[in-house]
Amino acid sequence: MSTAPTAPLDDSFHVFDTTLRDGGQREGISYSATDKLAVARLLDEVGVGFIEGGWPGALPTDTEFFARARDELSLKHAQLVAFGSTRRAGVRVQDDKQVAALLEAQTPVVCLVAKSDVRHVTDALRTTYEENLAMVRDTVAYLVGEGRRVFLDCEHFFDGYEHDRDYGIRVLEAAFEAGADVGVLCDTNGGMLPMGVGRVVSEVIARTGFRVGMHAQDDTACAVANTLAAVEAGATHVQGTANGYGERAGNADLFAVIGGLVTKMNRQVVPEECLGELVRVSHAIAEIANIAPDTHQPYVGASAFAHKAGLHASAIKVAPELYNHLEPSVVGNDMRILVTEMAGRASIELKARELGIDLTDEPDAVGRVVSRVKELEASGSSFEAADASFELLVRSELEGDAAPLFFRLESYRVLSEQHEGGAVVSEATVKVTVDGERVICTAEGNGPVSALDRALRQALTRFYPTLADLELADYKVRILDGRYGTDAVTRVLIDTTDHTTEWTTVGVHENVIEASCRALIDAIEYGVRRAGVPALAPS
Ligand SMILES: CC(=O)SCCNC(=O)CCNC(=O)[C@H](O)C(C)(C)COP(=O)(O)OP(=O)(O)OC[C@H]1O[C@@H](n2cnc3c(N)ncnc32)[C@H](O)[C@@H]1OP(=O)(O)O
Ligand SMILES: CC(=O)C(=O)O
Repeated sequence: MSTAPTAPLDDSFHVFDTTLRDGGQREGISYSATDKLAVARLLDEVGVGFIEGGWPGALPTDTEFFARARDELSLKHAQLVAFGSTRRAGVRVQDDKQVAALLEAQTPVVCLVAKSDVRHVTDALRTTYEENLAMVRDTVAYLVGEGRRVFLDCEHFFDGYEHDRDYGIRVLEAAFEAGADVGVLCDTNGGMLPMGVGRVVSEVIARTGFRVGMHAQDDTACAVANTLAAVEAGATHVQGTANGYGERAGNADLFAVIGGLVTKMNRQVVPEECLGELVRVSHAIAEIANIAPDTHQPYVGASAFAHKAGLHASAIKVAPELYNHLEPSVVGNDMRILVTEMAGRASIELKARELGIDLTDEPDAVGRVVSRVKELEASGSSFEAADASFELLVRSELEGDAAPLFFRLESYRVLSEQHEGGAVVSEATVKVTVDGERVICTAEGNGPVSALDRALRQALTRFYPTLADLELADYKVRILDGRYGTDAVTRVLIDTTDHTTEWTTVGVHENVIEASCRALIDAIEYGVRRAGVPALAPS
């Protein structure tokens, strides 16, 4: 299992983030300047060295971002970078409005995109090889003369290299002669595989001795691997984006790149204290981008260290590193054990421990819980996301005949009625016995489940005042058609909150209301137990 090394950080290796430029090219993302400022602050917290903020002069939002950044952004680790292209063909660099906008952004660093594939020079730019080289040379020299540090993104470098390798090298030479610091080899179409990237990067460094960077698009799902292969071959500057956002299939996921570099390749490319921020920052940026976090994302996803198979759990019980490639807390993540029909004894013990219950000396109870979980899952239940129902099951097996009964539900009735004008109101009546008393309550709700929830809590709150604080937070229904015998089975998951924490319970039945009622009863019992309130025997 890898851990973080402690080598010092310096300019010899660059982590260059392009979430706000290439990441913004992802379909569906549309940042405001305020969003961009918030994302930049978050990226600084993971310790990247450079944050490419966008293309000033081309996008009004980006122009606003750079203007506001001067007053509103105070970065601890990163330098801000303005992105733009080399001067237009046939235009003097001093007269090029886009180049002027790069200077107006007032960033210490500028990243220029340049053509490095001859086919793009002739077919896309519609100019000559020499004019393209002059565009690179002039623009780099001009910006360097104005006090900027310049990196050059060589667009389509790898495709161009296969076609005419000398021309790509000439583009790099033009840039370095004019004062560029890094030549970034771009796999713009994302078609490369790691073996090819390693070979080209090694050759370019051997031929030129220049400082080389890597920018990988993810069209072959190899962007992270391509980036790491480039580093292995000698690249000392890597580009990527938060969560891999980017044009088409995306960019190299910078969090996986950082994770790989630090924990697998022993390169301390971000300050040591920042590595543990990866999960928090990844999720916060997803929130701003308005994209649901990918739970299976390597390193930072909620499932990245979640274990379902019983065999895995049995080895993890002995030593977590046997089934984890990394200690999860290094990147700010947690290991989780999932309890499902794939669980064995070790899964149950580990999950119970996660919930604060020590089953070490309870082998019989563990065996009973394993059997009950398998039996209930086989008939449609799912404990994977319903920790509270699982905890109740474990406690009831431990307590056996001494298990407390908080109330008895004698019966319930639920009605839904359409009123004149179209409003639909649901009403539930419950009959419960608690503390020797029979209580009948009726409540209304905007649906049958909320009416039932209200009626139950109304009936019980006098006896268990803590229930007044509970609220139904979410409700999910799934029909498990035909898998469990002849009838369809309904599985209901209910999230309940007491406004400090949230728990999930599950109920299964052919009838959706009964399935909901079972999940509600678990939710109430869990809430009462959680508050440490003793049971008042029904009668
Ligand atoms: C690989 C990448 O992802 S690089 C980043 C790409 N990002 C973007 O394109 C987003 C922002 N882009 C824009 O807002 C617009 O495209 C602008 C403002 C840059 C240009 O807009 P327009 O002037 O209307 O031109 P248009 O987008 O149609 O075409 C691009 C022009 O830039 C030229 N160009 C392309 N690459 C370069 C380059 N490296 N150096 C100089 N000129 C270039 C093209 O030849 C074309 O010129 P033309 O107008 O004479 O045909
Ligand atoms: C520069 C860039 O985004 C690319 O070549 O893909």
